[in-house]
Amino acid sequence: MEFASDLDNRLLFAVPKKGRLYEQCLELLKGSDVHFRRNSRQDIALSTNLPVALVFLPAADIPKYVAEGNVDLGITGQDMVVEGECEGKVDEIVELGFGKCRVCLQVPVKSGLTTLDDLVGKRIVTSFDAYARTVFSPLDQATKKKTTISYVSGSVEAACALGLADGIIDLVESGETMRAAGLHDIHTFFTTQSVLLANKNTKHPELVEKIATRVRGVIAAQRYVLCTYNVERKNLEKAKFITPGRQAPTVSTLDSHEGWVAVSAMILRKEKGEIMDRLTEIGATDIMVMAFTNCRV
Ligand SMILES: Nc1ncnc2c1ncn2[C@@H]1O[C@H](COP(=O)(O)OP(=O)(O)OP(=O)(O)O)[C@@H](O)[C@H]1O
Ligand SMILES: O=P(O)(O)OC[C@H]1O[C@H](OP(=O)(O)OP(=O)(O)O)[C@H](O)[C@@H]1O
Repeated sequence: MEFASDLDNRLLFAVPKKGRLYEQCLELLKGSDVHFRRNSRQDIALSTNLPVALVFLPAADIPKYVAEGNVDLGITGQDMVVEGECEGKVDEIVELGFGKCRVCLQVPVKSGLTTLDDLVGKRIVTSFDAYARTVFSPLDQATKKKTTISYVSGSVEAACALGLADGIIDLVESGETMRAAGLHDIHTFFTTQSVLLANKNTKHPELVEKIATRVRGVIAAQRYVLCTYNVERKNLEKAKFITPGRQAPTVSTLDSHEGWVAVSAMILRKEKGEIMDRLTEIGATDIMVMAFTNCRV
């Protein structure tokens, strides 16, 4: 393949080729200024501005590729790291804040089953079959029962209605899919979100750090906004208390406006309404909030 020689000396960066995480991964790469051109259906794309090649892979396979050093970096869900038995074999360097959900045991509402122990010896259907075995093996041993664990690749919630399962282990975010199937969750095993993974012995540690720093900058930029306002100097201490900034607010004098200062500080995006109300209460004026797409903090 013509790419083979082009890949030499490039950092290989795996991203999900489709599914829930795909669009947000592309946004993150864009925000991090990792530019690339991908021809349709091609699973490898060379970056046009960094010595990086993006490799589009199934989300479930990414932890194994990163652990074994086939790629240097990867983005996938923490649930995939657990299911791929790669915990401790990869470095989870940045939690990305999207793809947040829970891995849960779900049963039909009308089943009368209420605890994890109630499912021991029964039939479980799941995409997390390796993880399910680690949960039920010790319980089976202790009770001398045999829980049947069967793998399906998707639409797991249909298994109980089809008579294939007494319970399922699957992801729950809003709970809509679960409720639509007449199920409820009776046990949360763990929470998950997407994460930037790195191989422990990468040949490109500096480039890994550079990309991780850019990614952290994009995530910080999503959490924070810049708040600027004017306030009377006599109220500056109160203003600083409301907007302390990440380190300290920037305060500058206002030209030909005796007794007033201009203040700018980063504030949490989710608190902006409350903060603007409190600034108004202390007499601040010209309050503005501005989003930014990347930052170094
Ligand atoms: N409802 C959800 N809410 C939040 N994150 C989710 C949700 N469903 C899946 N994820 C996250 O996205 C990852 C990939 O899930 P997805 O269903 O896209 O799998 P896929 O097999 O790659 O794609 P597809 O289902 O299209 O075959 C999961 O491992 C999980 O981390
Ligand atoms: O709690 P909710 O917000 O309803 O989300 C949970 C659903 O999302 C995922 O499936 P997805 O839609 O990706 O399809 P799949 O079943 O084919 O994996 C997951 O497997 C659940 O079915």
